[in-house]
Amino acid sequence: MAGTGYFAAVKIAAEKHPRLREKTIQYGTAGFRTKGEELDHVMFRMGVLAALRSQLKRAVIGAMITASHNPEEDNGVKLVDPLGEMLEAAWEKLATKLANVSDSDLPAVLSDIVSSCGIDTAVPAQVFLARDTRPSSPSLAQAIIDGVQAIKGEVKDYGILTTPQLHFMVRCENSQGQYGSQTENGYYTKLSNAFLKLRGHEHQNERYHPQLRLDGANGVGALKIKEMQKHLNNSLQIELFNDGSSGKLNYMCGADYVKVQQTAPNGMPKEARVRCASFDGDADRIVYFYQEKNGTFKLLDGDKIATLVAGYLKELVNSSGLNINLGLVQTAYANGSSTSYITNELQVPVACVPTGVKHLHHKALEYDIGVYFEANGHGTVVFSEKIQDMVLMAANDSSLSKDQEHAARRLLWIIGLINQTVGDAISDLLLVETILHSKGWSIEDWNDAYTDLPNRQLKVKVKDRTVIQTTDAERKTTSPKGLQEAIDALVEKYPDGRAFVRPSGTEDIVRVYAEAETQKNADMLAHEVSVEVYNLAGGVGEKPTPPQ
Ligand SMILES: CC(=O)N[C@H]1[C@@H](OP(=O)(O)O)O[C@H](CO)[C@@H](O)[C@@H]1O
Ligand SMILES: [Mg+2]
Repeated sequence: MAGTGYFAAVKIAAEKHPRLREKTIQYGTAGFRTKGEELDHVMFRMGVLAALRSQLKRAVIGAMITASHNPEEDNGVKLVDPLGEMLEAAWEKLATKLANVSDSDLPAVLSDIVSSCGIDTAVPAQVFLARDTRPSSPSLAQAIIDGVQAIKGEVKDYGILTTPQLHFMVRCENSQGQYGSQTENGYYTKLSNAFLKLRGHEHQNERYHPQLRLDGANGVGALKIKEMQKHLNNSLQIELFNDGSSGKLNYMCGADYVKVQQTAPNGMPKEARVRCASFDGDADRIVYFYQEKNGTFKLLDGDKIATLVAGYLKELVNSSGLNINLGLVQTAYANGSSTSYITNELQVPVACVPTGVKHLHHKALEYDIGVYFEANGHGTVVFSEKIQDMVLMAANDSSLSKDQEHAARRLLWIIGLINQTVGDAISDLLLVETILHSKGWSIEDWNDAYTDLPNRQLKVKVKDRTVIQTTDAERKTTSPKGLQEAIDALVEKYPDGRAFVRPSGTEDIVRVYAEAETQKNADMLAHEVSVEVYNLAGGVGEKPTPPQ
C-alpha cells in the first residue's frame, strides 16, 4: 500500500497549483462551482482523485469542467462514475476533504484515501476529460491533466464537449462498446440513426412542422447541435440563436433564464406560435416555449416533457403487448397539475423524491422503464437490461402481430435515441421532436394536454438554513417547531393550494414554493409562507414584502 512517500511526486506537481486562499469549497449536487480564478488547485486535486477512483474501480472515470447555467466567470468540475452516472455520495465527501486541505497535508490525506478505500496504486488509471466553452476552462483542464499525471495516470482529453456527451463517452468505454462508440462521431451517429428511423420518410405530419428555433445559451450546446444537424439529413431544421458567436454565455438566455424568469431569451425573434427551445450552458437541460397570438409567453418545462415522454412510452408499451412496468419520478417542484394528469389520465405511477438529479436517477432505476425529469428541464429515461433484451427480441419476432412488432421496433429505436446516463438536451430535443412528429402535434396541442397551476418560487435568507429539516421527499418540515402547522393553516385558505419549504443545496437560502388556483393566490401564499419561514427559522435582513 502506498505511504506518503508515494505521493512525493504529487507534492512536487502541486507546487504549480497551490491553494492560494483559505476559503472552503464544497462538492455539492453539481460538483464544485465558484469563480474560475479560485479553482486551479481544486482541479489539480480532482485530477489526482479521479485517477485514484479509476484505480479503485478499474474503469475509466470522467472529469467535466463546467459551471452549467452560472455566469461566464464561474467554473466548476464534476466527476463521472464508470457507467456515466454522477459521482457516488461517499466520494463527494472525499472530494470536499481533498479540495480543502493545506498543500503540505496533501500527501497524507491522499495516503489516507488510498488505505481506507483499499486502492491498489499499481493499477493503471485513465481519466476522460472535457470542458465547456468558458474562457477559464483550458487552463483548468491543464491543472486536471497535471493531477492525473502526477500519479502516472493517463488522460484522454476530448476538448470541448457537452456534459452529457462526456457521460456518454465514459459509459461507452466502460461497457466495451455495448453502449456505442466513445467518440463524438459515435455519439452523433448513434442518436441520429435512431432519430431518422423513428422519423421515417415523412418529415411533416399533420400539425407538426419540422422547423424549430433554438436558443443555444451562447454555450457548448450551440456548437454541438450544429454537428448533430449534419447527421439529420435536413429532416429537422433547427434555426440557431445565441450560438456564442457574439453574445455572452447564459447572459439573458439559456434554459435556466427562461424557466426562472418565465420569459423568452434575448436574441430571438418573438413570433407567435413558433416552436422554440432553450438549452442551458452545458446542454444537460432543455425547456420548450412559444408565444400565443396575443403575446402571452407559454413555457413547456421538465414536467411537460416528462408527461409527453411517459404518455408516449405508455402507448408504445401497451401496443407492444409486452409486460413492462413504467414509472415516472418527479420532485416536489413538479406542478400539481402534471402529477394529477400523469396519475389520472395517463395512469402511470408517480414517485416523488428529494431535489437533485441523483435521487431521481436512482429511483428511476427501480422501474423497467423509469422516466425522470426535474421541473427545470433536466431529465432522461432509463431502461433495465432485462427490458432492453426483451424489446430487442420482440422487435425481431415475426410471430407477433404487425402492430405489436411495430411498437416494439419503435421502442427499440427510442432506447437508441436516449442518453440514459444523465439528462441530455440534444437527446431530449430529438426525443420530443420524435413524439410530436409521431402524434402530428403542434406545440400548442402539446401544451393543451393539461394546464399548469399558477405557481411562485421565492427565496428567504436565514441565519442557518440547516434549522429547516424536511421529510416526505421535502414536502413537509419537521423543524423548526410550528412551521409545518403554520404552512398547513395557510394552504387551507386557498383553493388548490400547495406549499412547501426546503433549504437549497446549492445556495445559502431557503426556497419557498407555492401553487394555487390563481396567480394572485399563488403569489400571496408564497409570500405568507415566506413570512412564517422568516419568523420561525431565524430570518435575516429585510422582512419579505407582500406581492404588488
Ligand atoms: C428548485 C430548483 O430548481 N433546484 C435546483 C437547484 O437545487 P437547490 O438544492 O434547490 O438549490 O440546483 C440543483 C443542481 O443543479 C438542481 O438539481 C435543482 O433542481
Ligand atoms: Mg447544466
